[in-house]
Amino acid sequence: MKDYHFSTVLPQHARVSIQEILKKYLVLEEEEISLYDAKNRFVAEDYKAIHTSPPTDVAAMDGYAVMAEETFDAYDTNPKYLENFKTVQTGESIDNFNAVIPFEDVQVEGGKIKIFQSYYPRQNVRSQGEDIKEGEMIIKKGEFLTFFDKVYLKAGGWLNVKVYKMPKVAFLPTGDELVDRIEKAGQLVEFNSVIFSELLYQYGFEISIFKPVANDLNVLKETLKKLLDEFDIVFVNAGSSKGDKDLTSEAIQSLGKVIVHGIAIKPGKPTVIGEINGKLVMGLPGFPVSMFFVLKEIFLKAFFDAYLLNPKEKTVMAVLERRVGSDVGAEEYIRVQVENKDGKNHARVLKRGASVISSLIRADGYIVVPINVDVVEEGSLVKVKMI
Ligand SMILES: Nc1nc2c(c(=O)[nH]1)N[C@H]1C(S)=C(S)[C@@H](COP(=O)(O)OP(=O)(O)OC[C@H]3O[C@@H](n4cnc5c(N)ncnc54)[C@H](O)[C@@H]3O)O[C@H]1N2
Ligand code: MOO
Repeated sequence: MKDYHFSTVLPQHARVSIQEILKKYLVLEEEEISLYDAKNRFVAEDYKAIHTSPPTDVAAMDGYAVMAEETFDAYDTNPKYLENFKTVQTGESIDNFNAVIPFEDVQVEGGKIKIFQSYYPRQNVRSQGEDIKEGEMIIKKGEFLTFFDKVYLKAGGWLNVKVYKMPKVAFLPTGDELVDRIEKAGQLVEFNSVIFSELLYQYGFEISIFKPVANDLNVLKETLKKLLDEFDIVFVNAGSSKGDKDLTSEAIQSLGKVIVHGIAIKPGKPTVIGEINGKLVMGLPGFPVSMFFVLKEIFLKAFFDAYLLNPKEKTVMAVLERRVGSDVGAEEYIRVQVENKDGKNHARVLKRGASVISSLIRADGYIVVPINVDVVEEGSLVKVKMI
């Protein structure tokens, strides 16, 4: 008889199971690419600045480099003539001078400049090393390369960067009802693939999306075998719970081994973690919100920890606008909107249904309610993970 019950494992247990499988076969290769091509990547080395930027004190305006001290007694009613100056363009070295007077503030008279006010030392000057100093750490091995990390790398002398090649992953939706456009009763639109590809693309995974396969054990097994020849990790979507047509764990078990079926998280409980020919195969729940959280909180977290990657995810602290009850026995992910009022962030709790994508679309982030907590009181300060 079919077993309809789950024995769930703790979320950390699930992550460790994923890591144990990955570490046995998946090594992240490195490649050196142009900074301009390094989109959504993690660096594979520490990077320190090769040179100082700017390399010397430079003019911040077109004008005359002068000694500020020589201008101290100049006023509009008491103009002064200077002989000791250097004509400079913005970005040019000011040599041993220490201030720059813009062209428009002076009159040139017979090789001298006539000034009408005083200037303070370093006025209109960009200091040596203001942006970055030689030897300064720009980014550490394993860190996610952001927009401004790349600007710093270029300023610090780097044109190419060594990054990790991310795994080739396949997404296989399952379900007879799934179509791209509804044409008759009983059909539903397949859109989880969009959630999958957008989320994993953010971290540079090589993603392939496949057409939905029918709920047929043999078709599923054959497709899985083929995908495993080509991809590093295969994600089967839906059919992960215990309905009569939920075949994911059966297919994995018949080709390899189911390591975990059921995680103490909400949403996302009916998740499968399996191994076939040494490779990781995951069965993700069909509900879109559940799938999103399993990917984010279980798979990606396990993956980043396994390969010592730091995705630099943003969190904000916020005041919870209303009391939130939660099941003891499941780590729960509560979607919230964050609004700044009177200089304080407020977290407004959104609908919880795992099948409603609107709760994700409207969310700015989510809070994690630990497994042993049954209530988070109104007014509590909570950490919101931004999405
Ligand atoms: N008897 C039980 N039933 C269910 C349980 C349970 O513990 N016992 N768990 C529920 C929970 S929690 C979840 S989550 C879902 C997970 O379901 P499955 O992974 O088995 O997925 P399906 O039943 O095949 O599909 C659920 C739902 O999602 C739609 N879907 C599936 N794939 C896609 C896709 N690629 N794009 C868009 N929508 C998709 C599918 O049409 C279904 O409507 O199970 C509960 N049931
Ligand atoms: O685990 Mo289901 O994902 O709670 O909705």
